[in-house]
Amino acid sequence: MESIWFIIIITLSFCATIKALINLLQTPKKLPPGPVSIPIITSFQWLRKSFADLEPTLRNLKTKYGPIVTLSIGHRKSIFITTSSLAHQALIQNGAVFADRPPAPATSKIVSSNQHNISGASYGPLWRLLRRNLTMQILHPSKIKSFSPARNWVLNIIKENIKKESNSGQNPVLVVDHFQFGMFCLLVFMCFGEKLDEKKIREVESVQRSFLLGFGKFQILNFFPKFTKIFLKKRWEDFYKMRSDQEKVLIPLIRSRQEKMKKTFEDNEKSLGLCYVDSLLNIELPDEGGRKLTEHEIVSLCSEFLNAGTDTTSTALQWVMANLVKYQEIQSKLYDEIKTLYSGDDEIKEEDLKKLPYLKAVILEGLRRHPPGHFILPHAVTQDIGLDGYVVPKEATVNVMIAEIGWDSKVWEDPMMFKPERFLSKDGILNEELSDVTGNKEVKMIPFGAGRRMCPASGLAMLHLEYFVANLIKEFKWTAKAGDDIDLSEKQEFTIVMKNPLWAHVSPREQDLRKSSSLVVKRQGWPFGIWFALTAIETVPKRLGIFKKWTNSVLCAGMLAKLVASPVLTLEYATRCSLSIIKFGMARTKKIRKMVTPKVQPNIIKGNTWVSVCVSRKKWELHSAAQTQIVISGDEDKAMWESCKQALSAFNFNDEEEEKILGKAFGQLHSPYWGEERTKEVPKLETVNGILDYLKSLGLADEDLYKLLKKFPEVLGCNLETELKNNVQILEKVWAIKGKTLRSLLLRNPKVLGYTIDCKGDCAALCTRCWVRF
Ligand code: HEM
Repeated sequence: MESIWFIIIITLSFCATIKALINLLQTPKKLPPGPVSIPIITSFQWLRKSFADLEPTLRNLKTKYGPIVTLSIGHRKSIFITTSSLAHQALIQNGAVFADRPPAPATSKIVSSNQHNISGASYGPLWRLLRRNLTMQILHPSKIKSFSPARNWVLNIIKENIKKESNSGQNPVLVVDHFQFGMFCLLVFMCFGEKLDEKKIREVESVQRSFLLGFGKFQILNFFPKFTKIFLKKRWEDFYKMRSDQEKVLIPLIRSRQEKMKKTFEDNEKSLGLCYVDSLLNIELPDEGGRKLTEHEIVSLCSEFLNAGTDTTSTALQWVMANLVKYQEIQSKLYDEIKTLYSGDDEIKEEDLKKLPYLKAVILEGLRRHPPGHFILPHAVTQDIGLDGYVVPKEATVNVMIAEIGWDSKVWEDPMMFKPERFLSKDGILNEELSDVTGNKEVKMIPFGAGRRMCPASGLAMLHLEYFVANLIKEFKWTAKAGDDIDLSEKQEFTIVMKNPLWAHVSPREQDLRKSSSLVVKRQGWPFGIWFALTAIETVPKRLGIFKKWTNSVLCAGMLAKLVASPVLTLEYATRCSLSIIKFGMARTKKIRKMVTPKVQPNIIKGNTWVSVCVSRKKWELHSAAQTQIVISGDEDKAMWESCKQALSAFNFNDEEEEKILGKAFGQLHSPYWGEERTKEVPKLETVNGILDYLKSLGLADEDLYKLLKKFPEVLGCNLETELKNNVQILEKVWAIKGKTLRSLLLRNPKVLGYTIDCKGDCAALCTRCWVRF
């Protein structure tokens, strides 16, 4: 057996040497420098190493050869970019050229259904379609918000499981298991739309994790697969079994969802909330005759979604918590910040996270110091291109060293220290420049990659990290096991994980909070007691939504009573405060009176004024007349407005719907689509008709237009030439979406007509309607 291997390797080495010599004579390309390699043998040696093993070698090679290095790994040249400025030149300045992926090796081809997933697809129409589907259907801010109850559900699961295992802080907890399971609960829900029971989730976790952990073991199969299929038959069988186990678990979930959708549609029931599988079932592939995705392809895409979203986040969570356990002063500082938001609610709400700059700094520092991936996924270039005086050839693989960039001592002071303060100014404000992880303007740290292939879910991942860390620190005090110094050594699995996973004592803080309140009462005596009681009397009915009509009087009475009870009261202070409170009360009452008696004008759509009373003054002003009522003055304008409504009546809208569509399209009514940018306008009939005619020319019937305008009324306010026609042209020419496929895309996602769809990703996310930022 050994002699057969010897003959094979010698023969292959001989052929490869001849080929390399011919290549050398034919192509005078100046590749980035690197160590001399012996064909086959060096490739084979590198191939057996994981990227984590390569990292120290690459650091040495960087000192010897400079910031860009070539290695011969497998059949292809692998070029490694090690500095932030070269990463910026490649991924941002030459983003389109560097956005391709290399051909998938044999095992990845099977796992990705022949590169029919987002991370594996070549830079082209299929990638765009799949990536856009994920970003629009799941990662759009409005969709992310709709999963907020699921995040709360998962938070409670993690908290309960930790409490159970720790026995109120008595026993140490193996933290990462809980994070992993929690992230699986969440991502499985987002993927299949169901809160599965623990057994089922564990099953999904098990097949997915054996995939992640086993993947390295199967790398060797990609080295001349025709030979490994003969000589490493058993390993190939294990690999196929792993894939079929995965399909056995995931396909029933996909089918069950499909059934449910069908039943909901047939029974005309309220639609189920959208999940990733629903969006995949709707996809049609224009380049492949408009066919739907196969079940195998859907498995690959779901698997990518689950793996990308669980392991990365739970790894990052573990690193952050390990540092908070190791550096107790940072944990205390973070807890002090979180306490400022404590209102007795069960959780720190997602919308409050932005009020916690130190939390954000802790998460960013975690991602800089311990990025879950030390390399971006392998890229390829679409054509030979120069970089730093060398040629990056089309047939090479390009890798960027994420960790090396985040640890660059020229950019970061004491780069190996965990110092969240580096992201904050002296007065505690987040430094915008340092905390920009997109790398668009300048690359400083890129835990999510950069440019066109940058992780599309960076926003979701940051939300998950901030939400879970904030709530877990609010709920528990985290300390090390006795005698444990928290070892921050690394180990490569799918991501770079803690070599010695974190064990921590996790004790509930509830008592702390209660203790600290009772302490104040004890120390300050009865006045504070009354103060607390009055606060409760004031807030509880408000929270429960009762006595709404009396909110104003209760509020003022409460404020006055609290003032009297205050132990730090002086006569002068009391007089001044009482006068302000009475003035405030009168102002509020006046304001309310004004609000409940709206001025009735022609064309006014009456808002729910009483609801407005109950929101804060600031909110009321924001959504005041300009946003909730249409005011058209002047006879000419009124006539024009009516004629535009007339144009819409052909599609069977009622009067109110017509008002709403025009109002939203032309800035008369508030629409999140425009943000703050749309100025009010009275449309011209020719403009409205021009757009309607154009939409009809795209093959949309009247019923289609009815649906489209309901979904995206703002289309009438877009510019026909620069937005609508331009976008349709891009869809047709660049992405080959035309005819029937274009029609179904427009019905499914009409906003495509208004988005900046050819944004090069270099707008630094300033454009409010650009989907590159999602
Ligand atoms: C802390 C969490 C995460 C980190 C650190 C992370 C990091 C990354 C990195 C470094 C890349 C490669 C970029 C490149 O090749 O240039 C990537 C790609 C990707 N990530 Fe994430 N990711 C995270 C969470 C997620 C989540 C939650 C999802 C989905 C739900 C996701 C989906 C993807 C996808 C689909 C790609 C491939 C993009 C493409 O090729 O166009 N990631 N991620």
